Formats: sequence, C-alpha cells, structure tokens
Amino acid sequence: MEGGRRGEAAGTTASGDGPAPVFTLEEVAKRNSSREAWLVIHGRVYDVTRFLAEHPGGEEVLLEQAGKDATESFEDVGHSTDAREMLKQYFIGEVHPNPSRTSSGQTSFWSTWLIPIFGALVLGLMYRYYMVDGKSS
Ligand code: HEM
Repeated sequence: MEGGRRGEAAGTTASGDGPAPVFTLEEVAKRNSSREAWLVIHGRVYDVTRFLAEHPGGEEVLLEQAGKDATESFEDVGHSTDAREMLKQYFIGEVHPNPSRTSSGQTSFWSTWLIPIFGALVLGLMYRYYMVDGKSS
C-alpha cells in the first residue's frame, strides 16, 4: 500500500510497451451500458465494465460518461494519484486520431495516385498524336 512501487503491471493487459490497439470514437460510443462500458480519458480508452461496481464515486457517474470522453468529468472530481494509477489496469487502447478514414485507406491511395498517372498518360498520348498529325500534313 506504500506509494513506492511503480510501473508494475500486475499480470493484466500490458499497458506500457508494444503498439496499443486503436479505437474510433464510434466504436467507443457503442459501449455505453452496464453490459459494456468504455471511457475515454486523455485520449486513451478504458474498459470500466468490471470497475462499475467498485468505483468509490458510484456506477451512476461512470454510466453517465460511458461511451464518451470523460476527461473533463474525471479531472473535475480531482481524482487522487491512486485513482490515476487504477486507470492503468482498465486501459485497452488509444483513440483513433482520424475517425472518418478507417477502412477506405486503400481506395483513397489508388484514387490519389492512379488519376494523375492516367491523366499524364492521356496527355502524353494526345501530345504525341497531335505532333505526329502536325508533321504528316
Ligand atoms: C476509470 C476511471 C475512474 C477511476 C479509476 C476512478 C477512481 C476513483 C477513486 C479511486 C475514487 C476515490 C477517491 C480518489 O481516490 O480520488 C473516486 C471517486 C470519485 N469518482 Fe472516480 N474514477 C474514475 C472515473 C470517474 C468518472 C468518469 C467520474 C465522473 C464524474 C468519477 C466521479 C467520481 C466521484 C464523484 C468521486 C467522489 C466520490 C466521493 O468523494 O464520495 N470518477 N474515483
């Protein structure tokens, strides 16, 4: 109970190293009930489902924030360093920085490159066609 030990992940999901999963705000928003409750605090996603009943501030307030960014409410309460330490064990991932482009990344890659390349080819062929045409007549 002394505050001397730090950085000891007690066998639960590793929160320190390795790439963390990334969730969109839409995905977080779906977890807004006592069946599944996720919170965003300082850009990180926390699964507080099994913490609901244990929260000293009650499950009501957590459910009110479930599926949302709870940073402000969390900070407004002035949670202790102990409370901040507890966050780590519920960490499940980061928030996606740009929610509108999740699955269509490939499509936008091809459309951004193929259109200019195709355009350049057409222009080149047209140029050639007109030059040849100009010379022969
Ligand atoms: C995973 C996120 C959270 C954790 C780990 C957590 C943890 C705790 C802990 C350990 C306490 C006891 C006092 C302290 O140590 O500061 C507490 C109190 C409290 N928490 Fe949270 N909390 C979380 C999120 C929230 C959120 C989102 C709210 C939203 C309003 C909230 C509202 C409160 C309130 C009102 C109290 C005061 C209870 C009292 O003084 O009787 N907590 N919380």
